[in-house]
Amino acid sequence: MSPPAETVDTLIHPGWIIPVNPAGEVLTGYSLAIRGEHIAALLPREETRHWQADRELELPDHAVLPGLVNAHGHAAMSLLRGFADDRSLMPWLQEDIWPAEAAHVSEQFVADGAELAVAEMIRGGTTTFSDMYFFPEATARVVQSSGMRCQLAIPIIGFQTAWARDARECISKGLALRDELKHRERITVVFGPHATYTVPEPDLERVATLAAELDLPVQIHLHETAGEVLQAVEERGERPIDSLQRLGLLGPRTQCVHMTDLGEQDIALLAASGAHVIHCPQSNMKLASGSCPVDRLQAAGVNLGLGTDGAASNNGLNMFLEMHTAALLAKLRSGDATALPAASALHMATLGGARALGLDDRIGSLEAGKQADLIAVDLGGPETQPVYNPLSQLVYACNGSQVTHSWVAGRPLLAERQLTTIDTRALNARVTRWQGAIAGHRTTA
Ligand SMILES: CSC[C@H]1O[C@@H](n2cnc3c(O)ncnc32)[C@H](O)[C@@H]1O
Ligand SMILES: [Zn+2]
Repeated sequence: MSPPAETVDTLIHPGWIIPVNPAGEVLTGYSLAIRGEHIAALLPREETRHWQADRELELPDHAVLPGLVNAHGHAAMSLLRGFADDRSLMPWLQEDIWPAEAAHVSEQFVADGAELAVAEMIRGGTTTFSDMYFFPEATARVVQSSGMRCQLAIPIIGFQTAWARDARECISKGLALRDELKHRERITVVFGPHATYTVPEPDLERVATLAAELDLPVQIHLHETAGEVLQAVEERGERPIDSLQRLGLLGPRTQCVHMTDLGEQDIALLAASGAHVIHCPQSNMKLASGSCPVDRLQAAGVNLGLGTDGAASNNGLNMFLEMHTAALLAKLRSGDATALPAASALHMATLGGARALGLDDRIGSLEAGKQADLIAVDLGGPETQPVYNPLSQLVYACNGSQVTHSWVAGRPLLAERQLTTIDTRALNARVTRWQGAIAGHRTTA
């Protein structure tokens, strides 16, 4: 007797399924079923013979894997891509970026910049991103309309911006937004104090108290450069990570972004605290900030996610290139070709990132019952043939253009390489207007 027929929305029959599970399996001859928002099953293809599906996709040259998690960025800064290149962090921020933000950032800038970023991210296989930027309410609307999943880190910074007078107002506006968005399934709101050098200590203390009370994650730029660490030691007599620890801001809800300048004591403290590290190798390399010792962090048991940072310092939001860079940089830095193999780079870009954002019960791996956030990647082209090992192709040979399909919560956001929720013609016209305004302002300034 045949098993009872199941009814699902979509059945996908790919060449490979890479679930990103602890066993590190690569499944061949398997199918994946989506019902509603969830993954209904991963099962041998022959067992789907009697299943009913509204849609069936035959993808024999494709790998299906969890959607990528871009665990740190500033989406609207895509409008500043290529605005100021080839500078190191502090001159870049102080002389180029902060003045440009003071002149141009508005709710509409963020709406258009975030939509540009989301279009790029979906095309490149990202299904969840973390964002730390002004006017997060505008980014939330883009997330809502595009169907993406997002961690919104409320931007908290100690100087006046177009969005808020000071860090205190950032916190109160952020909490109001959190209240407004509390029923949104695909958006989580967390605290995003910019850095220990830009947020006054009393405001960091308030973030620590509120984060503990509300059980909210905190994402912060930390130890981005050796200069940041040196300045903290000179001015406050302690390293930034020690300030977080003293203020009660270092724990399993903390997401430390960058972490390039780390001694053994810093690594031991991180590991003991349960804090997560978000590695942003391309931004670190472009700004000559330093590099994160991912192999030592892994050895110490620290969970790692991967992020692009903003397109103004990357200059893209491409998680395939970020995985590629992370894997190569780890080898160069350590002098050990076995550092960060392809499976580890993919883990950082999926389950590691999801865990850092506190979302690993819902996303980050392909398991029945989890949200159906997944992508299909075509490995049939000349640049990814032959396929001895699909993980190798994904990390060392793909450049993101091989992504053909993407689903978030079961909804297709990319089908046959076409965006389903974003009108790129209209968007491009708005982006061109911003380019004119920003470039015009700069030449007349
Ligand atoms: C408080 S909103 C975010 C704030 O961060 C700035 N920013 C962008 N990239 C970086 C980076 O690599 N390190 C530190 N700060 C960065 C961005 O321009 C906004 O002002
Ligand atoms: Zn950043």
